[in-house]
Amino acid sequence: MASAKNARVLVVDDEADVLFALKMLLKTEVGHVVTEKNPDNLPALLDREKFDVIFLDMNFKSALNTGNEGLFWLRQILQKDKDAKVILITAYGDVELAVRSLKEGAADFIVKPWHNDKLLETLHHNLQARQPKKAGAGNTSTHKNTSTSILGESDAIKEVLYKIDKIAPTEANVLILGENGTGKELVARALHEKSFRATKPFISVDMGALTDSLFESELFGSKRGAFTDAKEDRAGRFEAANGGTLFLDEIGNISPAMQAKLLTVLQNRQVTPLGSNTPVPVDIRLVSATNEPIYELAARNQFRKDLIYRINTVEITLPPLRQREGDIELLARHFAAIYAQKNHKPEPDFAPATLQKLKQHSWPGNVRELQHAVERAIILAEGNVLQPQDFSFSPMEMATAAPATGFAPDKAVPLIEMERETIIRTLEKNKGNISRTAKELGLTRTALYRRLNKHDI
Ligand SMILES: Nc1ncnc2c1ncn2[C@@H]1O[C@H](COP(=O)(O)OP(=O)(O)OP(=O)(O)O)[C@@H](O)[C@H]1O
Repeated sequence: MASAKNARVLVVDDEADVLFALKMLLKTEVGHVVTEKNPDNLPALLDREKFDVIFLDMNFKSALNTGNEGLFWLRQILQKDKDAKVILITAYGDVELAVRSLKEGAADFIVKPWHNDKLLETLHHNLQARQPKKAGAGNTSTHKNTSTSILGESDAIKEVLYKIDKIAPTEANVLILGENGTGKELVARALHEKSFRATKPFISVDMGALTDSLFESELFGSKRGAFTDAKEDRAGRFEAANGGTLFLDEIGNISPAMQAKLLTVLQNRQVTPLGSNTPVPVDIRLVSATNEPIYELAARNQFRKDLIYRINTVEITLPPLRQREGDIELLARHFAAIYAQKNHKPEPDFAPATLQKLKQHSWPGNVRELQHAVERAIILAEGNVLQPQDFSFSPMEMATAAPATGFAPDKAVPLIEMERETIIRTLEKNKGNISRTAKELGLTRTALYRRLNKHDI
């Protein structure tokens, strides 16, 4: 595997803001990040340097913003290095372009605006994938990598790993249940990578972010002229996933109208793009996930029971981290090793009182929250043994921890802390449910995700 520390990553985008944001983000993960604003400089750059992963914008602001320029540069890159891992950055709604690019050899794509966590997962996934292909190794090694990346010694996690091994090589539709940050996407990817569809696309859709008006065109595609902005035919996510796995995240959040449309497609195994009369057959393995209490919703007639039966041939439930006390230390040490290496620090130890504190915390953001808490502690800690005050979960603790970390408070800090604390409390109250938390805070889900990223929650 190209280890992240030694990895070389290139980002090509003509928007300075995007380049800056990606550079800041990627630098926390990989040793060498190069940014390039002008794609015309690519050939010379690629002659000089080799990159493990290349992030390439598909929508350069040329006279014709069709994405063709992105495809052109993708081909140029692959001509120079046929094994290059090119991850495309596409605008929301450009799924057809993304599919064309996958067919032309792109490794993956991310959609703007991206979630930092998801982008980094895509990066690591592609760094891992680079080596086995080159060495001509079969899928087995990829499988091993994935299952070992789901850590845990609790009975609950052992049961999950056992189920993944059993279910992955089947065609069963899988419903993954669990709170925010419990590892649902990780499990979905593991199911795909251990399946016979592993070499085909894994397409993930955040259903919670789809409005009723976008739903059909995004999932089923659209024909030219189907609506005002439909200037060309576009494939939807179902077609993009053809032959592979379609991961419908946050499925509990879709409206009754969307549920009915989804059910029809799953029954008929064909999609009819918006503005077309001709159905297109699709061959997908469906994996869905939700942090909603979907059976309660069904009992209240807010979620169709017949749709549940379609998607839940097998269920995997991920328990919240607070119920897996035995996994907390293991995960904390795992993340500590990763972030210490990334920040060029020796691997730290945990004071017994710190482990006690971590085990007592309720972890409303689950494994993702633990991951971020450990990262923050490593960056701020002074010694090589992580102390309880390196982990701050409440404003009072923040205030006492601040001087110890050498952090000089300024006027803006209390407000920021208050925002962070309010989000955490509302998340706790709503048991990690993003939609309900966003609603209570008067934010859209996307705005809440942005704040979760901003505050490392
Ligand atoms: N058992 C585990 N071992 C190692 N890492 C884990 C484990 N579970 C979760 N993680 C890590 O925690 C983070 C959150 O996981 P993931 O995105 O899969 O959660 P999720 O349940 O899909 O979250 P959401 O509901 O917010 O979409 C990721 O960085 C993932 O790699």
